[in-house]
Amino acid sequence: MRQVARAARASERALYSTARAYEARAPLVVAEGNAAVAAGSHPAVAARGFGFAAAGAFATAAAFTPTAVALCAEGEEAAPAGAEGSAPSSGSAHPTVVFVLGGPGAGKGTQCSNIVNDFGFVHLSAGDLLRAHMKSGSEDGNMVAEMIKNGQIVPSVVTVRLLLDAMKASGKERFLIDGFPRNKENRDAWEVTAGYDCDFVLFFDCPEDVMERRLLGRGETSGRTDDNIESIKKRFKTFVESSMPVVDYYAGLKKVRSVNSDQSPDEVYAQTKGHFAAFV
Ligand SMILES: Nc1ncnc2c1ncn2[C@@H]1O[C@H](COP(=O)(O)OP(=O)(O)O)[C@@H](O)[C@H]1O
Ligand SMILES: Nc1ccn([C@H]2C[C@H](O)[C@@H](COP(=O)(O)OP(=O)(O)O)O2)c(=O)n1
Repeated sequence: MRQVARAARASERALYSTARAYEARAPLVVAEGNAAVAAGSHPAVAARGFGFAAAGAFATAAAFTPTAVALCAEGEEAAPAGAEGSAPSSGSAHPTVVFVLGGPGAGKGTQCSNIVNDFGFVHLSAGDLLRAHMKSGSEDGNMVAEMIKNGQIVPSVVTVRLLLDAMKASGKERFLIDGFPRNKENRDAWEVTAGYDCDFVLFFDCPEDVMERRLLGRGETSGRTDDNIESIKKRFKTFVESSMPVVDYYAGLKKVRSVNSDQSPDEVYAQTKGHFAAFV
């Protein structure tokens, strides 16, 4: 019970600090963020502005409070400094996080499956989580569906919470976070909310014509609303304009491990696994 109470207090502090951070950073994030959000091109986002994000964080924090308060009433001592944050139950300060980036169809998901099998990572695809969220009947499901079809990047407050919740639910300590961060707003929100950065970025480099061919092939069976030529063109544009700057940022920090994914899946994996030698 002591551990549960301590975890509850840590989570509560993390949620409140997230909400405070969003509140403090809202003007900055709106100014710098996703063009779709900043320009207010989606009515649901435009109507609520970034208040939508801050309100979401506060609502989650408020929802958590009764449990945390009840547990705190049991007279537990304060959790140690630095215990807050969203790390699952691990002995270390935070879990191992590898951001997996690359254009649409570069082969991120395909290679993540291999890494999961060989190196004991948990694969969390931001796109898969968003697709599940949009089908779950959630209040913002229609907004997410429309943005995905248009090749736009969903507001970070939605994506980061889905990722952190999935990490926590897994109870594991090594994560491949696939398709995230897709823009500066994603990256900023991760740092503010999770409180730590990735260990490194695994980047799959692939020419656009190859990716297009793969996506059209995938579209024959995927049932995805965005595996059609119109959405694919929009996704490529978003990738070049919003996602590549994130890769460049991490390259500046010497955190990018790059793989040429214009080869057969086996050849790509032969290169990929070299980047995980430390995790055997
Ligand atoms: N190296 C490869 N060569 C040929 N086809 C590939 C390769 N890697 C993946 N694919 C296929 O291309 C499509 C996109 O791959 P996927 O892993 O879903 O990409 P991403 O997650 O980057 O969008 C899928 O149909 C997949 O089977
Ligand atoms: N961080 C993310 C990741 C994906 N999305 C949305 C927008 C993307 O075009 C879709 C699909 O992403 P996903 O990673 O599943 O697919 P591709 O890499 O484009 O094949 O999801 C997002 O809004 N934010």
